[in-house]
Amino acid sequence: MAPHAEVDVASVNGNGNGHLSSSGASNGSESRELFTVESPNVTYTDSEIWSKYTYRTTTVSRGTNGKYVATPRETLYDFKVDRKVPKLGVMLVGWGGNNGSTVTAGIIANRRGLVWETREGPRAANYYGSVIMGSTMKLGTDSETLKDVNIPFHDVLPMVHPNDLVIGGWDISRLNLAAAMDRAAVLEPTLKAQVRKEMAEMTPLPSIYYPDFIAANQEDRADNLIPGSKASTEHVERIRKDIRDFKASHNLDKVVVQWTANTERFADIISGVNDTAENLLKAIADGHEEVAPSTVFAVASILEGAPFINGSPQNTFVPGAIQLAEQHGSFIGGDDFKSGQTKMKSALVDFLISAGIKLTSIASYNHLGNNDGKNLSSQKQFRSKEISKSNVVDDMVEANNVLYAPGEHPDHTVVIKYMPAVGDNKRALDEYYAEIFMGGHQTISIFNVCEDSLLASPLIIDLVLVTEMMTRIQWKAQSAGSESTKDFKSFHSVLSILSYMLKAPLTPPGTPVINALAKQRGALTNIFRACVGLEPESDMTLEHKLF
Ligand SMILES: NC(=O)c1ccc[n+]([C@@H]2O[C@H](COP(=O)([O-])OP(=O)(O)OC[C@H]3O[C@@H](n4cnc5c(N)ncnc54)[C@H](O)[C@@H]3O)[C@@H](O)[C@H]2O)c1
Ligand SMILES: O=P([O-])([O-])O[C@@H]1[C@@H](O)[C@H](O)[C@@H](O)[C@H](O)[C@@H]1O
Repeated sequence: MAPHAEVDVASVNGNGNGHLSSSGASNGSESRELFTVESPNVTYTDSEIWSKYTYRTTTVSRGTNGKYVATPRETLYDFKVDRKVPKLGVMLVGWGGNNGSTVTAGIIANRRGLVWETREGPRAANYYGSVIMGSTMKLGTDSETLKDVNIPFHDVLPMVHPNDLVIGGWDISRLNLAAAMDRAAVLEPTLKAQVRKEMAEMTPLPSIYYPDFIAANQEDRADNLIPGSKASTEHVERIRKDIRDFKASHNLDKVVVQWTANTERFADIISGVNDTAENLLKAIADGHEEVAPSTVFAVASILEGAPFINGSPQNTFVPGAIQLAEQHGSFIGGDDFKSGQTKMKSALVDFLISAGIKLTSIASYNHLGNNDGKNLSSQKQFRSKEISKSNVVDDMVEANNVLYAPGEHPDHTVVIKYMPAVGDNKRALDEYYAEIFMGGHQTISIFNVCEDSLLASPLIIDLVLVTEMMTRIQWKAQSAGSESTKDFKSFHSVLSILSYMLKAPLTPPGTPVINALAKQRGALTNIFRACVGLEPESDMTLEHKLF
């Protein structure tokens, strides 16, 4: 019998979206689950959800006549989800920055259900811009009306609620979070006034600072330092202790570490230094100058078993760091939050090319006036960002061999300028130029004001919630299509499922990078659906066509 989801209609308001937890502090373990799946493939116990999932793919080979031969394949997986929602801490590297201070204030405001006055009238705390907290997914079709039943994305699995997050972290600047919030100049004064007291009690831990990796113009804020200007085992052990102390002092079950500190220059990949886990640990012990602070934080987190996410574009995850994560079964993810201009690009390019329109050039300019922009005014740091902002179209171009010959791709230029006057309110100007039918052209010009930290903060939350959820999902393969696995295991250490929130998604070595926004969201949605035995979202709606 096809599984179907029973929806607790009482908790679903008129527009088909459910509200699980009150706007006040919610403890995920107390929130009622919005639905159960009634299926012979799904079993609920008090502590786990077990599901049997048939993963259907198509293998393509070349026939003797040169034609493709497409063969449907089925792989049966067992998924096991731990239903216990943990007490979760998040430690931000760069906590005193625009993103760090803004996301902290935002969570406090949501937890307390704050409302504040603005020129346009009162505004209430929300999680807009978070795919987990602000969007929905189709659960199924109402058994009577045949209308879609949509549920909040957050409710598809027992996830942590961001109101319950315990936040801490490090910064090379000693400012407390209230002063950092003022320095960031992102939030309304009427909101800042309501969270100031709580924010003033938060002070970033001292951090490591290796001047060569970020712009020299950052030096004047580096007054909260752990001694030492290059990598060392002592730095790794200090950060590991910070993580342990934070976890113990707040009685946490888990901690996720996330880099939202300045963009670093790329590190050279050097054989014998950072190409293997063993060499990387030795290079750190030897104080090798090519080991970046972000890589030291990644190594410390991996060794401490705390997932580490890189919200910036530098190559934190040198091959040795990836191998170390695999050896320790620790989760890592990155790179570079995909917040505004690039998010728009990954959707628009997908639309144009999948519509058969031949995009021939992309000009991406933006200027911004926050400290991130100040750091990016230095060429080496800009280069890191230029790479992450440029590669986002590669998969979509390569997937269309009708429009593009092998190796052919649109011209693509990325320009970033530092203009202090506009602060955090980045101005993004894009031009998309394309060839259309019979020699015609289409020119799309976009002017997009992105309040950078208000767009990035929800992504920081999503990255934490999804990463933590992944630590509670295990799988094993039952049948051909993938070598059978005897015991349950976690997903691969490199969490490519996070790609929707990231410009330059890190994937397990040898696997493809998907940048198309719709595909990224589909992967996230359908993997979570599979964990409760539900089929992938299908837009076929045959029930509305075949009758
Ligand atoms: N929309 C966005 O804001 C967005 C989008 C994508 C990526 N990013 C990236 O996120 C990062 C943070 O952005 P932001 O606007 O908050 O920048 P920011 O400059 O305001 O904050 C960065 C913070 O990191 C601190 N820092 C620098 N080096 C450190 C170290 N070694 N240890 C601890 N702290 C350190 C700085 O003192 C600063 O407080 C940047 O790398 C940026 O490129 C931001
Ligand atoms: O909006 P988006 O392209 O996703 O990302 C942003 C860039 O446009 C901006 O130049 C940079 O300073 C921010 O850190 C962020 O990377």
